[in-house]
Amino acid sequence: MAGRRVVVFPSAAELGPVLASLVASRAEKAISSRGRFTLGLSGGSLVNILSKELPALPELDCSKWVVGFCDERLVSFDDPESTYGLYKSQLFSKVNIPDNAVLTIDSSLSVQDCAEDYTRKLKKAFPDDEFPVFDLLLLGMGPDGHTCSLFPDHPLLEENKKIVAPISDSPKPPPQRVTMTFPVVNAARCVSFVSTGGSKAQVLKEVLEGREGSVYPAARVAPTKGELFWLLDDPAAASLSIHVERPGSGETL
Ligand SMILES: O=C(O)[C@H](O)[C@@H](O)[C@H](O)[C@H](O)COP(=O)(O)O
Repeated sequence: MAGRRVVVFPSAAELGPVLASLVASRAEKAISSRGRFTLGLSGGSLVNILSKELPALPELDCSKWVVGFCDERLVSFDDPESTYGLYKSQLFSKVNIPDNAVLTIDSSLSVQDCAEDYTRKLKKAFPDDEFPVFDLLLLGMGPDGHTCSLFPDHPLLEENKKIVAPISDSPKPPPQRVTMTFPVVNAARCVSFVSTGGSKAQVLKEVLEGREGSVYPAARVAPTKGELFWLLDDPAAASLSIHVERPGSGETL
């Protein structure tokens, strides 16, 4: 791992623009070295932050982006629970990401078939990689320490062969989902968590300061060769005693 950076902002409002500039800088780097930028998105508060901040960036060009989902709920795209549906109406409609560059699930399939279909889509998009190597994965963490749809004590935490796995007993509704597995998450060139709000403070202390072998799925995110960021606000970071960075305004990561 290239080293973990825990970066704390006074509030989510200050975090947003820095997250957007992180996306833009990793996109520029990826496009200049490999001709495209591969980004994995998660749901939760990231949808609103990215939908507000990315279109506000001057000269944002998404024409060479390929976007996938770290996890997705198996519901139709017009269901308010659909992560793709939310991004489509709030973000993709405002930027120039080509429609065919967004890798969506086929929500008409059974959860097993949906995971296999999404695996095929990722393999096609990353033909040279045993596990797809995304330039950037953006993750959230639930109050139970889950990330993607990888939940505490779930057998999927040990999945090391599949790229995408089905889950039909998600403790957080809706129960049927597909999720990237840890080998994909930890193969990424850069992973950034975004976690805000006081309800995350205790679990963040366990995840970031706890012993190795933590039961929290988020603690298992450790890119083998890539960068790892934890972008937090003050309420979420309130219980931490480790060293954290506090960037000045206009500073980039
Ligand atoms: O699929 C889901 O149920 C959500 O996407 C969920 O996994 C979310 O990412 C985390 O709970 C973090 O949520 P916040 O970003 O709102 O803290």
